[in-house]
Amino acid sequence: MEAERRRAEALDAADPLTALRGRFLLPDGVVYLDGNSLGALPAHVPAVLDDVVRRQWGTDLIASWEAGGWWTAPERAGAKVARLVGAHPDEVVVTDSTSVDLFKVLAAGARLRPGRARLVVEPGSFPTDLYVAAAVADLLGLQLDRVAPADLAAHLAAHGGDVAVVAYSHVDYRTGELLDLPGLTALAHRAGALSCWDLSHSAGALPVGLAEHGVDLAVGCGYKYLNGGPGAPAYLVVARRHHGALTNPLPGWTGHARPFAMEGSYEPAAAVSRMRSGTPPVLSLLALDAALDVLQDVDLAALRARSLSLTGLLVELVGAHVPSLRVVTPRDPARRGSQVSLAHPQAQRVVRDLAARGVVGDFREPDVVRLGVAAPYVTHADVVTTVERLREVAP
Ligand SMILES: Cc1ncc(COP(=O)(O)O)c(C=O)c1O
Ligand SMILES: Nc1c(O)cccc1C(=O)C[C@H](N)C(=O)O
Repeated sequence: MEAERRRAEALDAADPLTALRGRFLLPDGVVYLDGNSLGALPAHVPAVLDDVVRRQWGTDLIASWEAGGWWTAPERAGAKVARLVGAHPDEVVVTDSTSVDLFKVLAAGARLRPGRARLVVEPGSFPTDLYVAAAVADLLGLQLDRVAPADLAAHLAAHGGDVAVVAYSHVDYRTGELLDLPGLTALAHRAGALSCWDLSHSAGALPVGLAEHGVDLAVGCGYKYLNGGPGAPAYLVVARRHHGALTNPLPGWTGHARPFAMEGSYEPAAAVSRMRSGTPPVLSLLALDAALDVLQDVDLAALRARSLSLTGLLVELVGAHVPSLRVVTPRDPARRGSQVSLAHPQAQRVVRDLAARGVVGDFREPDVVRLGVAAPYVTHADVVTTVERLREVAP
């Protein structure tokens, strides 16, 4: 595949974003295509964490809650996430896990639509989203409707007046399909429902435009395309217009208007800070806060263009050179996130053999070879290497 490699190298040389790879630490000889599960380590984060542990914790001790900016880190990191998802800085807080955040925003969202008794979710969602939505429905006495996006218009035409929240994932974790966030949000709004999006597989990979599209609620992982590290806290987003009436279903002292007054009754903090509950995992939170700096000066439209160029090349070369693999991810760039999913009857073995040759992807049930393409650190040359290895392991 010499001609393909020359073409890939030319594409990398012409793209200024190829230099972003230098902001990450990756082992030599490894093509890392699993950033949609665990993002790579930004090169500056070890030194930041070392300072947090040795100086801030070890020397400054408790004073670091104020002097080290620990107390306000959920909002500070939230404002950085806000830039990536197109929200206002006071609409995002980094807290808890994606599962817990989804619970919080779904319950809070349903309460913003009293009298409506249905919650809509996507049947193919990541399992935690389905479990959480079912639990919220159960607790609040709502009916859970599993409705594919293609059927949403018909569902809302029949039941829209009774739907409180429509909760979908922006990019499908298994297929890599990108849903029409503006269109589906508008449909929900036309029925008077709130829209809620799980951005785990889109934030940090492509522009989301939450405020532009009027999205009400969102959540997402900190450890995928945001590169916050294993177990990094997640974030939740609530549009400003809902802050006044917003109630946290897990109110805790860190979301109180005056936490250190230690009052016996609860009064929520301003804006989205009221969605905080207990003490955050400070080490993980500060790792994520630092990691977010990697993408703060990056033009998201350019990042998206690079991502589509990479995934487009991968789809094209697999189609041309590896006939045993069926491309599951939509070929239409407008419907593609930042991963390429390939079906193969021995997908699990293919993923194992790929890893043994230095190309790290992952397997998803039942038959999917999932290749995450994080545009900041994956190159076009990596794509060619991947296809060469795929030819070896899936002839
Ligand atoms: C769409 C989606 N939502 C949520 C999660 C995970 O949530 P949590 O961070 O609570 O484990 C994942 C991946 O693990 C995911 O892909
Ligand atoms: N969160 C994960 C974990 O704690 C262990 C292993 C994998 C994960 C993942 O993130 C899985 C991921 N959400 C997925 O899309 O499959």
